[in-house]
Formats: sequence, C-alpha cells, structure tokens
Amino acid sequence: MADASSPQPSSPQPVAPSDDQHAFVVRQLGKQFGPKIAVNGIDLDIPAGSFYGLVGPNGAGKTTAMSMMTGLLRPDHGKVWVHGIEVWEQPGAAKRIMGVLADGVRLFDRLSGEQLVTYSGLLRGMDRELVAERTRDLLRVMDLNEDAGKPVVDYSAGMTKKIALAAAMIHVPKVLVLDEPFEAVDPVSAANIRQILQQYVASGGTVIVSSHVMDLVQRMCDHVAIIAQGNVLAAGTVDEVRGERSLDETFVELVGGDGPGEGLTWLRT
Ligand SMILES: Nc1ncnc2c1ncn2[C@@H]1O[C@H](COP(=O)(O)OP(=O)(O)OP(=O)(O)O)[C@@H](O)[C@H]1O
Repeated sequence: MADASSPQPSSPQPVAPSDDQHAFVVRQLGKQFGPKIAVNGIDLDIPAGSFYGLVGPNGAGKTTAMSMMTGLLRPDHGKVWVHGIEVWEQPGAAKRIMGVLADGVRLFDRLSGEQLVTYSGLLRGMDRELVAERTRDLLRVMDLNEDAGKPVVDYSAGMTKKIALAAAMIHVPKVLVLDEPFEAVDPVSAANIRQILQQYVASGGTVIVSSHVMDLVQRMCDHVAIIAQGNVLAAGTVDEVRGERSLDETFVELVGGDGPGEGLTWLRT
C-alpha cells in the first residue's frame, strides 16, 4: 500500500517543447460542452515541415481541437504551443505565425473577394503594394479572377472556401491550419490548392488539414492522427498508422465500421 507520507505521483504536467522541431505540441487539451466531452485531453506532436492530416468521423472533435489550437476557442484544460509559443499565453505572437481556415466562422462577407483578401493582408500589417500583388496571384490560382469584385456573401460554398483559404495564406504563415479545405471545392481547384500546399510544405511550412477523405489524406499527407469521440486513436507517419493496410481500412477498423445492420428496411422500391 502506498505510504500516505510519500510523494504522490502527480498528473502529467504539460511540458513546453524546448526545440523548434515541432510546429505544434498539444498536451492534455480538453473541452466539454455541457455533458458532451468534445475533446478528451489529447496530446499531439506535429513535426515542423509536415503535411499533417486530422481525420475522424463526424462529431469526433476535429474542429473543436483545431479551434483551441489556433486560439479561437478557449480550452477547459491543457496547453498548446505553436513553434514554441504558448497559444493561450501569447495569442498575438502565436496568431502572427499561423494562417487559419476555420469551419463555420463568419467572414466579412459584404466585402468583395478581392477586398477580403486585401483586408486580411493589411490587417497583418503588410505593405499595400505587396498585398495587391499577392492578392492578384491568389485570385488567379484560386480561379476567382472573374468573381473578384463580387460580394463574398454571393459566393458558392466552394468559392467561399477558396477565398477564405487565400485570406489565410497572404501573410505567408509558418503554419497553415485548414479545416476541411477541399470540402465543396471542384476537382481542378482542389488539385491547384494541393499543389500549392505541397510546394509550401517543400519550402519548410507546415500544413494541418482535417478531412474525411482518407484516400486524399493518404496521398497528400505524410503524417496523420485518427480522432474519434474526442480521443486520438492513432498518430504518426501515414505509413506507421496504416501499416500494411490502406488508411481507409485502418480508419474503419479503429473507429468501428459495423455498418447499419439491416439499415432502413422500409427504403426499398
Ligand atoms: N459550440 C458547441 N456547443 C455544443 N456542442 C458542441 C459545440 N461545438 C461542438 N460541439 C459538439 O462537440 C462534438 C465535436 O464536434 P466537432 O465539431 O469538433 O467535430 P468534428 O470532428 O469537427 O465533426 P465534423 O467532421 O462533422 O465537422 C460534437 O458532438 C458536437 O456536437
């Protein structure tokens, strides 16, 4: 029996990373909404220069985790460092080195696409001419030139995703955190965006994407974490996580793919 006078093992304390090898270090990060534990004290180590996929079923806690990692949603507990900067201690410094495509966060959608991207650059304190030059490039690669003058509120879902992505990139952050960047985006634009992100990673940047599309994550990412019910079930390089199987098979096995049983017996024609 443990001696009551001897020191008791304390719960693991978040430890600040002392190196710059990690874009993100996440320790014991948690969030609860009423009775629902959305994120259950997760740990993640995201190497600098990696293309990192966060995958999980609907409601797994991906958006909640990403929001806490990027300073958009205050955690109940735990800590996050981005390139060694503690996000909730130094939010200004942390946000300066991040570009974020958030899910469900309202944009200034009365602005035109061009104005929105320009505004993002100017808010970051960038030089006006540089902003104009990069805005032109971003609108071109996102295939939004023709709609540059249209209010974002009138954009389609895919166009809105692309303009928000452009706004997240204009200041050349060290880390891009993108929640479902390809959702609703057409295949040609998605291929362009993938190529841009791959070049960005090759130049030393880090990309973290959430996605439900396992095939895409397997092809595009070098690291992956599988999240379900607020817990990290597996994390590492894509090859470590999937082993001999496809990522899709690993995902279904880890997350549980019993299927709907008899399904909807009445939905027959
Ligand atoms: N603001 C909120 N209030 C109450 N519950 C919330 C809130 N945000 C998220 N949740 C709940 O937390 C859980 C995790 O949600 P989250 O949006 O993080 O999942 P997700 O993995 O991003 O899902 P999806 O892939 O469907 O976007 C869900 O059960 C969701 O209903």
